[in-house]
Amino acid sequence: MSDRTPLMAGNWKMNLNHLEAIAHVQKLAFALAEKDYEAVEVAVLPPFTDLRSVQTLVDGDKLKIKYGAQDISAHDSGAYTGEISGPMLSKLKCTYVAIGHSERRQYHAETDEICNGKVKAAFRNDLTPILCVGEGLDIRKAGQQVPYTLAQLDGALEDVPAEQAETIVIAYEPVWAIGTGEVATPEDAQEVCGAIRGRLAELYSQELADKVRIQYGGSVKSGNVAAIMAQPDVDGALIGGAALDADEFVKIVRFRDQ
Ligand SMILES: O=C[C@H](O)COP(=O)(O)O
Repeated sequence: MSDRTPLMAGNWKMNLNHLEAIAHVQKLAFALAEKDYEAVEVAVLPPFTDLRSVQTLVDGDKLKIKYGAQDISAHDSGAYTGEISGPMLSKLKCTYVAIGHSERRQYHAETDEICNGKVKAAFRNDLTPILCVGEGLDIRKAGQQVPYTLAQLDGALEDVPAEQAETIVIAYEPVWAIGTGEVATPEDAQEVCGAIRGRLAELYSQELADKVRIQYGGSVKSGNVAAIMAQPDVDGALIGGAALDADEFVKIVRFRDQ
């Protein structure tokens, strides 16, 4: 068992308006107990329009739930209509920002180079990136999931120094398992998460690689989370659909009880 604290992060995607966000976080806060926060770090990634409401609630009630955004601009300010900057997110006291989620890569043509700019913007603004990587079904069928995912990792980490990289979170999300109910087996998750840790050791050092938390994402639910978390290189989960149900999310946080 590593001494990395598991990170359970709920990616709400484009769901829950700011009023629903308040109700949802209140429900989580009511259900979660001190011992949950001691065992697991709990985070939510709401849409941008919810962040101020979540911040007000978390600050006002001194909640231990962390929060962050689902994307970030590579630029800190300027004429970039529709974008949200790192300084804006850190002003809202965000801890995390997801970068390179497969839905951003697919629908917004985000390349590894764009992800690299966003990773640097996050670090420049004291935000912790949750860098998402993972292969599509065609790559998986060709047995190329490890080299494909490691190439994404290499691209997104280019010129990122060790003192920053040691705090990053990597989310391995096989695209074919996202929102499909098709969960990767624990062995599938371990294969790629282990390879990611190995690459971090090559790029930086074993000591750094041992510090980095690597999440699995893709149809995680209370019923399958324990087996995935039992893998030595899986340090948490990035949860989509199941994170929209507060009771189910709390059960996932309590994966050791499942
Ligand atoms: O960011 C979360 C992932 O895309 C997983 O989503 P899912 O749990 O709905 O499969």
